[in-house]
Amino acid sequence: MDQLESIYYLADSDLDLSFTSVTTTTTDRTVSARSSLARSSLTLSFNESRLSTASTTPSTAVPNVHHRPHRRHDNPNWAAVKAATTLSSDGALHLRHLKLLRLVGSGNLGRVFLCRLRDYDHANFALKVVDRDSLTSKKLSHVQTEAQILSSLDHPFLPTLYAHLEVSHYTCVLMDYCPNGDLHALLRKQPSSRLSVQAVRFFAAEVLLALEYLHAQGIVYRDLKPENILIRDDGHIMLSDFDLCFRSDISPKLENRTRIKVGTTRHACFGDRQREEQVTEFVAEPTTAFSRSCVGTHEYLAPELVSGNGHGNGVDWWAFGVLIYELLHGTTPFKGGSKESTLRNIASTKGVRFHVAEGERVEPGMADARDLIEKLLVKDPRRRLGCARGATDIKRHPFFNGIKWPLIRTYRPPEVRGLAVKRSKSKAHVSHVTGVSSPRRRRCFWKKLSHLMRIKGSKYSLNSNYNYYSYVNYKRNRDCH
Ligand SMILES: Nc1ncnc2c1ncn2[C@@H]1O[C@H](COP(=O)(O)OP(=O)(O)OP(=O)(O)O)[C@@H](O)[C@H]1O
Repeated sequence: MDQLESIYYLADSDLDLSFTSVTTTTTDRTVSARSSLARSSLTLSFNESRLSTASTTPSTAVPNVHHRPHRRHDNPNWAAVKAATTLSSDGALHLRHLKLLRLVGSGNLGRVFLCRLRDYDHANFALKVVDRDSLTSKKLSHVQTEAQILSSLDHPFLPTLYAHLEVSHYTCVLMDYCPNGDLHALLRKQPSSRLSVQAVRFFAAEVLLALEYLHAQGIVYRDLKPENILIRDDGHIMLSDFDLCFRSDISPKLENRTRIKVGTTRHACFGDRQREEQVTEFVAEPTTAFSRSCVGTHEYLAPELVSGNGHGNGVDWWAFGVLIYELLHGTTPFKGGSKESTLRNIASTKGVRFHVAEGERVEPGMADARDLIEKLLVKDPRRRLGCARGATDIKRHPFFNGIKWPLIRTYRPPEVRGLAVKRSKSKAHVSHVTGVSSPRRRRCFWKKLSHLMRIKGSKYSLNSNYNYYSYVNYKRNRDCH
């Protein structure tokens, strides 16, 4: 039986989840098992107090549909799940309700399938299936960590968990499906594997909000890299893979800050006046988080992780700097010829360097991007941007100037080679940088308006030439009468 056949065979047999015939070395175009270029995560030890380790022995189906959180009125997937469970005899979602369509990827822990609900097949889902029997106890604890973290998330840039099923020796989680693959694959489709500053600003801003949310819950992510940033059908991101996270206590604070606003009022003699205003900011950063495990991906490891002396929230802000660097330059800043030399480069860093070729045109915004990277890739976590007050400080960096953070969900994603964006009919998309409509949208607007005006009466035309001719016509007509 060939690979695709075996998937369809699976799709038709509800409870048969024996994937033995599905190989991971497939060459099938539709399966996005991580390319050899993608970097695997590393785990050396786990001696911190991890999330609770409930037993994973249930051999019967334990269907568990999460009614809260993640319930959003505008999420059609929830409506489909609700419809399926309403008709279910026990009011729960079971594997028999799902139709597996194809394998979309496989990782360290399990395989991910594109699937739909049998009777409501307008909504796509991703089903991650983990065969617990094939995992070591360490990997099993990762599966539990991921399931627990997933069940506590409720954010547009993080996965929504629709159901968690324990069937025989399989753990299955049903979540959002991202048809646009991951940022690593997208990056490889770009010329020189680089994205424009505008595109990097958009993706980095969304990742920043996802990390801010995780940190506000005391979750340190520890595996930030383009491979773990999936792209939804609307071009917005979804951070995935929570098996290396660790959780700590947080004490959220409201802090007052004086913000100086320039040019808000104009003074007759002194020109623009500076106005001071008090702003209250919410800061929820797990500054006391502490772990000794060396986990993550080599090129993204922070120096304190490499040294093994213990680390906290700062590892995510370091990795955030590496991410912005890689998206802009197509490679990571400390990459060496081997994993060992990469680790040596990180441990001995005296600051990040940018290689600028002679005569290279520097894109607008690049200087701000480099300044932000330098502030994030600071070896001492106490001096690293973000470590004390989290995303609140990073959002204020000039690289993110102009971003209206609460509106980012409605921003139109950047035009990037290989990114197919499904436009939402109901949502008004605004430009992802300035928050205003794009020139193309503006042109459409004026064209429509102009057309409308032409219908209503020629003398009101918006086009200057047209105005002249309308006036002439109008005069001619009048003179005839
Ligand atoms: N929601 C999703 N939508 C689309 N594709 C997905 C989704 N989740 C995962 N994938 C794909 O499936 C692959 C494996 O998923 P995932 O990384 O979650 O598995 P894993 O076993 O936890 O991997 P890892 O080795 O990173 O721990 C990924 O490469 C990704 O491209």
